[in-house]
Amino acid sequence: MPSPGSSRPVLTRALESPLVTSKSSTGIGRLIRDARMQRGLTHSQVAEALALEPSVLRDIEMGARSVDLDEIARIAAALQDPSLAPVGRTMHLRIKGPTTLSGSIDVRSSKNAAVALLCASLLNKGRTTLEGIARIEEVNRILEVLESIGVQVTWSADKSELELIRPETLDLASLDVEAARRTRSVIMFLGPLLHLLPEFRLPYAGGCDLGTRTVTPHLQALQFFGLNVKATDGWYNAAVRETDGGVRHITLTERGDTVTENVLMAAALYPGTTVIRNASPNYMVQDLCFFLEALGVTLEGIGSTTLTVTGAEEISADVRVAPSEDPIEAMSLITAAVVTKSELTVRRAPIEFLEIELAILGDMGLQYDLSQEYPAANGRTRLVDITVHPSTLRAAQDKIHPMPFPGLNIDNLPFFAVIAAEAEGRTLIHDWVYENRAIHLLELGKLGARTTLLDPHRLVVEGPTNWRSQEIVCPPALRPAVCLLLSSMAARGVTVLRDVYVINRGYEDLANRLNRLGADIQVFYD
Ligand SMILES: CC(=O)N[C@H]1[C@@H](OP(=O)(O)OP(=O)(O)OC[C@H]2O[C@@H](n3ccc(=O)[nH]c3=O)[C@H](O)[C@@H]2O)O[C@H](CO)[C@@H](O)[C@@H]1O
Ligand SMILES: C=C(OP(=O)(O)O)C(=O)O
Repeated sequence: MPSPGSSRPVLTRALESPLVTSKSSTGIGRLIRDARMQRGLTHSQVAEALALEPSVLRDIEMGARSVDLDEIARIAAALQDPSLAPVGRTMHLRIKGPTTLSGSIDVRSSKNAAVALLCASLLNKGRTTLEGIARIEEVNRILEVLESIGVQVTWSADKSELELIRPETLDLASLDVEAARRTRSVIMFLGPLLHLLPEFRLPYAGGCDLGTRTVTPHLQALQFFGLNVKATDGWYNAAVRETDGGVRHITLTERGDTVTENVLMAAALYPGTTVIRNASPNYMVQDLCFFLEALGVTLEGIGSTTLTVTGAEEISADVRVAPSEDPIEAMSLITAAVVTKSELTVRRAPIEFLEIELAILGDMGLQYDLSQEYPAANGRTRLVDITVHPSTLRAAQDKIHPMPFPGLNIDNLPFFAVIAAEAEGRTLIHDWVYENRAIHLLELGKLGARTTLLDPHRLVVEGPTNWRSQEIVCPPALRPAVCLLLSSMAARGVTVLRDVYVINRGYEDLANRLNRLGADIQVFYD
């Protein structure tokens, strides 16, 4: 796997030479100060972690003292901020267990809505402001791609807002191919670009290594908008022909999230009506619908499997939207509480997208309370605080399997392997969707879980588990990697989890946030 810092922004560029100039020292110092302040840490707290005098850290922040690459790596580790890490260094975690967590934690906004909104910002000639976007590697990669084609990208000083302004003409020839290949989301450029360019090419989509992931439904559906794609040598070569107006009826061959988003984006700049059947009503699709509404697109059926879209010839609006909280992060944090047998409140959980998960957990014996519902910043998504109590769990009676929304979310399925490992008895987990994700979960065996793979899609987990520490390299799949991190908090001893780029792809500052709840996780680079 490539190193996490391969497309590292400002600091890396400033540090191309270990002989840091006084000018770049000032820039580096400012980045360190910003990262420290964003984490709410004092000079003394960070200096203590680095075994430095606070005055030395102050000098570094003011640019009065230069730092070399090793020192930068230590500071990045102390601040647990991967964006500070020098290029070529790989981030790892050292987790000391067993841990009991306590307190409460807010769920951050979702990776999957963030990437959809970033791609959709290409539709808008005006200024798009996104509030509360998670600072994760997947977002960084899409931003690198957008910047490379000419989009003006500006974070506010505290990183709570992100502003995007598209140029009149996009420079696809300069597209950052390396960044694009590291995400699945770049496929969602097809929908907006087909209105902006008569011909273009995009590199094959990446993302988690979960076995073959089809893009055929995207290509079939976008043909209705005149898009014709030939895939050769790692590239989608797209040509767009004129199409007749009128009402378009598109039935998706799969109820996929990103395919629904692609068709929505294509329909948004089509000045007629498009009816999408078998659309995904999942959380990221709903966030995209709210964004399109803010852009002036008319939508009916949000949250259902039939979406009717009336698009516009041109979109030019100054808009400000906030994507909602991530149900998958909420499920990850519930799992953290379960595996460490802790009492924990997971605040700002989008309940509509967790109901089945909670019903299954309730059947397994999990004790939890829900607060009153309250609205997310978008005014639409319903949030609750979930307090999880230490509970004695039993295996689920029936197999646990995902379904397109409204079913158990496929990205939440891996967490049930960890929870099943805590429960008394045998649980069958059936991942019919992905070819490889269940295989990656076998890594839990290294931490002591008793897992048996019946075939690539069916995993039996037998609990309860006496978790033990281990040195493990992250599998190339986000959720299984996070499952290892969460389980290692319950393991006696020190677990080393190597190369956690894949976790940083979807979770902001996870180690630090778990530490605030009582975990003992250190970041280090080599
Ligand atoms: C950026 C983003 O938003 N990524 C999410 C999105 O990926 P994405 O939308 O790319 O998901 P895929 O298109 O890969 O679909 C997932 C898998 O489900 C299969 N499938 C899907 C629907 C269906 O009705 N029948 C069917 O067989 C597909 O063939 C594929 O193998 O949705 C996935 C499934 O929720 C999530 O894991 C990803 O986190
Ligand atoms: C599979 C996932 O993401 P992606 O579609 O970005 O690979 C995920 O979020 O678990």
